[in-house]
Amino acid sequence: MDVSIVGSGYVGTTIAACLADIGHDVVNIEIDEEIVATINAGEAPIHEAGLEERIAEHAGTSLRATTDYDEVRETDVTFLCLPTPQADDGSLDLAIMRAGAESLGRALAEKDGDHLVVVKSTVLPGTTEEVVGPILEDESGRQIGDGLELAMNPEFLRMSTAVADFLEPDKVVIGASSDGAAQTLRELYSPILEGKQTDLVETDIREAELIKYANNAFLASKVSLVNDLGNISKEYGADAYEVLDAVGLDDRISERFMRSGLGWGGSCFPKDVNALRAGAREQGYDPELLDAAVSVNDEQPRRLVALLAEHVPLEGARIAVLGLSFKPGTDDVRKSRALDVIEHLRERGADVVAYDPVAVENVRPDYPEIEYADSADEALAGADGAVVATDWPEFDDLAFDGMARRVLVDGRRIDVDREALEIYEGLTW
Ligand SMILES: NC(=O)C1=CN([C@@H]2O[C@H](COP(=O)(O)OP(=O)(O)OC[C@H]3O[C@@H](n4cnc5c(N)ncnc54)[C@H](O)[C@@H]3O)[C@@H](O)[C@H]2O)C=CC1
Ligand SMILES: O=C(O)[C@H]1O[C@H](OP(=O)(O)OP(=O)(O)OC[C@H]2O[C@@H](n3ccc(=O)[nH]c3=O)[C@H](O)[C@@H]2O)[C@H](O)[C@@H](O)[C@@H]1O
Repeated sequence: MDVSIVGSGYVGTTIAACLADIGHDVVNIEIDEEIVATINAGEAPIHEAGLEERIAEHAGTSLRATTDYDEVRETDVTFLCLPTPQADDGSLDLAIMRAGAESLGRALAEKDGDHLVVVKSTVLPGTTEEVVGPILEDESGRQIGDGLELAMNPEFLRMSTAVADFLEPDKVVIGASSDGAAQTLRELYSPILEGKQTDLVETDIREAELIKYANNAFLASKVSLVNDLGNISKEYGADAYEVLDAVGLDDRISERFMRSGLGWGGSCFPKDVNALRAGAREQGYDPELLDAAVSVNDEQPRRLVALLAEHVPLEGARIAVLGLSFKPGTDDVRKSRALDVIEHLRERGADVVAYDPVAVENVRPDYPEIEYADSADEALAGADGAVVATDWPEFDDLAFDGMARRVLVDGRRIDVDREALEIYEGLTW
């Protein structure tokens, strides 16, 4: 099938390379010329396991990139993989989606033959049919159901395992405006669906949109509940990991997403939970549980720093922050809990020295005043205390000999040699 993908960030690039890999002809439409050039040179604009080799294999044959929206006319289906960021008030900002839909609609005005537009971005219920659809109709001069079809196909991939998640998903969700649109997507995904443990969910567009938010809201709230229970465990002097590992053996609960600690960050959970809260309020419903999930999450970095302060007077102290990315395996620092930890440490007068194996350069511009180390050993040298903010595997081998005081407060339950420390405190154990 000939496929165009508008937006070539984490989602657009990953799915373009993977769709080329399963036999489709794919073109990425992207406004950033550097990303376009990178893909056309056979290289990956983002770091994801398995991506570079797929782009290298297909670039120039079944995968290419361009800034020219007119190329969508050579394709049967277009995926919109544009950002849907959070506005200042927490609500969903659709400005980029609107702009992309306008450009796409204008290009489609000149197309011969039918076209299917699929919203892949995370959008609140109603957005596909009430915002994207009408823009496409206005700009293309076509009507949905007459030369133009609409679908919503949310994406569940995780950063750092994006390729594997896309090619072997738990589920594919298709919300479509017609049977024909659903059939096109079933065909497109058939190599992924056939003979695998993947559930296909076919539903209406509104449900497809909400499934994505419900999924992320559930996972984020699960981690917040785990953290609430973790904080209670700590108060009782119990080890939350022993408690929750046992709880996870109940298959109604599951052992996944049970790691308590510093909480959730990243480019999606925070903005998606906030968009759903704002959307619910607009509909007249008070989402109290989601509000609580956010406040538990907001408190964890402050709790970590308070725990450290029980052992180290922070004013003027040199404190090593180990890990800056929002989770291991990525250099993404958007809404990383590590940044909140740095803020709290600085508020209390500590001198921060930070280390991360890959994410330092993404933090430095916003925090030019803190010190950065080239290794964990260098960060720990002379430190009066340290905190673990991201569970990078290399932190399991930390050595503490160079520290002025061997005090470590662990926000991520790394597998560290606790005997080598004067004081080891876990946030929830
Ligand atoms: N990053 C992730 O792990 C996941 C993201 N999502 C959702 O997918 C959507 C996209 O997210 P990401 O890929 O992370 O965003 P991103 O920010 O990494 O990439 C978006 C790309 O769109 C480009 N762009 C912006 N305006 C454009 C326009 N008018 N025309 C063409 N290209 C344009 C940008 O230059 C950028 O390269 C969001 O709704 C997000 O919530 C869903 C599942 C996973
Ligand atoms: O909508 C999205 O963009 C994506 O958001 C998350 O994926 P991602 O943000 O890449 O990362 P996760 O692995 O889910 O981790 C999110 C945060 O939760 C934290 N977390 C996760 C699991 C856990 O047990 N404990 C915990 O604190 C992580 O440290 C991280 O800060 C979802 O897992 C994906 O399914 C979804 O597609």
